[in-house]
Amino acid sequence: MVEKITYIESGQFHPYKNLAVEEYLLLHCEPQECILYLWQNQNTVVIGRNQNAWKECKVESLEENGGHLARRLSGGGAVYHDLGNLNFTFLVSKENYSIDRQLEVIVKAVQKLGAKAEKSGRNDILIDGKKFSGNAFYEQEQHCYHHGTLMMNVNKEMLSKYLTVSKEKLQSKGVDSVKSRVTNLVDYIPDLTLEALKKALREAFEEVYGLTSNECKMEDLDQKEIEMRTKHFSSWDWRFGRKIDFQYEISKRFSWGQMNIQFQVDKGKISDVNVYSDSLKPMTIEKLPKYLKGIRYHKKNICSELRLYWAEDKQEEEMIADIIEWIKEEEL
Ligand SMILES: Nc1ncnc2c1ncn2[C@@H]1O[C@H](COP(=O)(O)OC(=O)CCCC[C@@H]2CCSS2)[C@@H](O)[C@H]1O
Repeated sequence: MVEKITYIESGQFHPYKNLAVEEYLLLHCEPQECILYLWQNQNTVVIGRNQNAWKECKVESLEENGGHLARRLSGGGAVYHDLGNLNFTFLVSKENYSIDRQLEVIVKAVQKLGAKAEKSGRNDILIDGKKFSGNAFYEQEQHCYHHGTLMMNVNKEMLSKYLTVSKEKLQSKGVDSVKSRVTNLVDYIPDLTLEALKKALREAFEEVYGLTSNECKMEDLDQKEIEMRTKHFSSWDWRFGRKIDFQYEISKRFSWGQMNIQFQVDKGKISDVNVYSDSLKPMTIEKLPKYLKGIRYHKKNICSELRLYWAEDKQEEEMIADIIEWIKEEEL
């Protein structure tokens, strides 16, 4: 049970230091504690643990304009941050980790400000069917975090300037997909301020957990350790040189297109999946990782998981059947 809740804000906008503080809090969080950490990065693209920086982001253009490319510990896609974006992180032990409860805090905070947010099936939180918050998750032994963005008033021109749209997304949503998928909270709450959003989050945090929060200050943390972790997050090796070692890769050409799947396997389970295809039904392909993440890396398991795939039409059904037949033949 959560017995203690802690609130902490970062007062600076440096992505590497903010990520270092996040990792520090992850490792120093007490077993019965839940920490809510709020932070902002200036002009930064944050990529997922297993992404290729150059593939996801126009790094040169970003850096020419004084921006930063950062890599986080959690998986998932690339997002853009400026001071119109507020990040939240819930840090908690595995025992007390509840994505639903954590999301409830966000939904409640937005509700207090006068808008109606809803969780999506994926890792997004939506208003009016549009995403204003992207979420990602990380676990290290008994320590977990769930973090996400909150777009208050992000510069969407910059967002679409620096993020590269994948071929799959481009085909499904058109050229402007990066921009048109997202929305800012100010469009629904015109007088919204950063302070009001932080206040609503802290209040909702206390209400959902039924406890009063203690505030922790950045100065209370061990500066030496944070400095050491900051160095790591800002290093070239971590940001660009990280070997994205997907251990297993299979590919095949079907009548409906080329397909390539990469599996990352940890302790026998699929911890990450990348799927690429030039098929004209990219949504079918994009949904696959959701089915495969977390299951045992075994042909039988993969096939039975894929048989659960909820096909929306005949064509999708046939594609999935083709993929299952293919996996059956592969040497996995
Ligand atoms: N700031 C921000 N917030 C929400 N959505 C964004 C943002 N920037 C870009 N996008 C949109 O999300 C997709 C990528 O979605 P995708 O679902 O691929 O990835 C994510 O959402 C990852 C969220 C990571 C959150 C972390 C929290 C603290 S550090 S970063 C991109 O192409 C844009 O269309």
